[in-house]
Amino acid sequence: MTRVVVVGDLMTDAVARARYALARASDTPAVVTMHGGGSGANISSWLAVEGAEVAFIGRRGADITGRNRDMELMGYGVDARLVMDPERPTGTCVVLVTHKGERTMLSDPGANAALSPEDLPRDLFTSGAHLHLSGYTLMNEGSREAGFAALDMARRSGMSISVDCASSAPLERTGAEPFLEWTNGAKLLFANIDQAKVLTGRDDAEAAAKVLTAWFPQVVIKMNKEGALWYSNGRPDPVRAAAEPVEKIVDGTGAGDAFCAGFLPPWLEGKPPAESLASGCRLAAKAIMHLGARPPF
Ligand SMILES: Nc1ncnc2c1ncn2[C@@H]1O[C@H](COP(=O)(O)OP(=O)(O)OP(=O)(O)O)[C@@H](O)[C@H]1O
Ligand SMILES: O=C(O)C(=O)C[C@H](O)[C@H](O)CO
Repeated sequence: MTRVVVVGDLMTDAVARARYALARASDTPAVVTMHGGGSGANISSWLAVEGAEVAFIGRRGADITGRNRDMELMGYGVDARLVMDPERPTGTCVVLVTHKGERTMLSDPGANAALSPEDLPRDLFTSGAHLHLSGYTLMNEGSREAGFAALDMARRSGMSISVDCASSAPLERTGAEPFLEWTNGAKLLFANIDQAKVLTGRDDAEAAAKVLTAWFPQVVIKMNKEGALWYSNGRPDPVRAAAEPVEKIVDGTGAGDAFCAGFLPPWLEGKPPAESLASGCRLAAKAIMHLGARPPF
């Protein structure tokens, strides 16, 4: 089994569910719950519960929430390599979920913004392992050098590399060109429709995927309730998978992270893309059906 090394963000998500539209929400009691979050840590947790061998490299505050997040990752079976930051708190994300399931996220990166090249344990970057880099690390100026170092060490060790765009707003600020240059050498890109549009200017997922294969040999576009598609350079058509039917959407937070974690293990085993896509959609549906971005314990 290929060991997956994830470099990315670790957060505590404060998920606040309002029973009414946000304009009225302050007048009524909301349901507020705390969960493990952060795209990189979420992917690692879903991978571990799927039975993959996974190490997560990230940075946390020297605080109680950071300690809880660390223990939680270990509970999932993740080899958590967290560096403690004496000056910054553990990252926190306030997730507001309206009565219609729409989300607004306010995030304080905290210690994530200071992830540095020295935080990367060299022993994890070995030939035969796979690096999954959360775009979050590249998008944040403070942690960018750590992202570059991870990519560099992985390339030099001959590891395969996948990159997730993470979020469209910071990607827009960074600009498509730098992002595409930095991630040169990655074999697989994950983007949602908004991120694919930022990178290519195309609204259509298939058209965007075709443009993106000029940079990445393989591209996966996550298309929300439309499922996902995979495209590889030189193929006439993309492979598509429908989303799994979900009876009741409880909280969409982390659906994209769960999708990546479902996709990667069969992909690393060289299974056909249709199988990897179906596995991604299966885990994403599981994530949507409960509160929080991590697998239920
Ligand atoms: N309403 C839905 N019903 C069933 N599956 C869904 C639904 N919404 C999303 N999914 C699943 O979740 C996957 C990822 O969702 P999406 O395309 O929104 O990615 P994302 O924007 O990265 O996710 P996130 O909400 O975590 O940021 C989709 O490919 C699909 O399989
Ligand atoms: O739902 C999303 O868009 C996420 O990516 C989830 C976040 O990564 C995370 O849990 C927020 O801290």
